[in-house]
Amino acid sequence: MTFFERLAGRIDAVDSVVSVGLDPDPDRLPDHLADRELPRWAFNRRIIDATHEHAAAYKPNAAFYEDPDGWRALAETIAYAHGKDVPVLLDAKRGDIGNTARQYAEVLDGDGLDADAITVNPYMGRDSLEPFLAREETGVFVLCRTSNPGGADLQGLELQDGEALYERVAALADLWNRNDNVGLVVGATAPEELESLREQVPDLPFLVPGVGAQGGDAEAAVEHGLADVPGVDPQVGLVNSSRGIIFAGEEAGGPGDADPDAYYRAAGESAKRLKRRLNRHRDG
Ligand SMILES: O=c1ccn([C@@H]2O[C@H](COP(=O)(O)O)[C@@H](O)[C@H]2O)c(=O)[nH]1
Repeated sequence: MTFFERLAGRIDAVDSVVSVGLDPDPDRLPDHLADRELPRWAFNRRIIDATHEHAAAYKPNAAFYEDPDGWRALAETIAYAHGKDVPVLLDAKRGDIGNTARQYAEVLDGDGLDADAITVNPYMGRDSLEPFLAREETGVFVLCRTSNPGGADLQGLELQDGEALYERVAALADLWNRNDNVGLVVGATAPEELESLREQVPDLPFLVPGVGAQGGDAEAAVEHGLADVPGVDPQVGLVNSSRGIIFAGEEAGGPGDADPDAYYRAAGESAKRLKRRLNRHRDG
């Protein structure tokens, strides 16, 4: 079964296209976790308990786990998410020469990690992505038009034929999709590009980050982020929010130490609110 078939099943089961970003910034973790052996894992576990009913996927960003304890926290997190039937997309933005890329691809099932999908950087070209593309059951989301303020610096450059670089990336990603496992990363902060890319590559699901803390356009994210993948129902795609969900408890009354239950409940409520907001545009 392809990743997108599995994702469609999950979207259908929870009626949600919300990707909950698990970016457990150590500076923002509640103090009551400080004495835990793996505070990031303890935090993620509570967040997963609070949000899984609304999560189509979890998206841990590798940057928050790149140390020995972090790797263990990530492995526990992925296994726990799977225990709740939620697929995991590792946001690692990989891409390197073939020999190194093969090693990076091992991370998807080596060292106790078992991610279902990964983000990759196309800058080094097809061979740098081949070890990921070849994995028929793994979703591969290619960075196309990113959500950061500098996203257009390179990605918006016009090529000789007038095509923008991000459009060329989308065209290449479409060619690379021989295993029906390729999607694009397109930021919610670039709604016009979201719309035009959806027209250009109607079959490719998008991972759309940038709603919530980055202030992107949630409606455009869901209107254009979802794809009609042939043979797959319902439409597939993911709209991600990380800080806006996992740290929602900070707004609900402080760092979470006075009332940890209320703190994590706020994350669940935030995920549910985003799901409902997005669903208004999915259904309409
Ligand atoms: O274009 C991109 C690609 C990846 N990201 C990642 O998504 C989350 C967004 O976090 P928020 O807290 O919801 O802003 C984070 O892991 C980014 O590295 C992105 O934002 N934009």
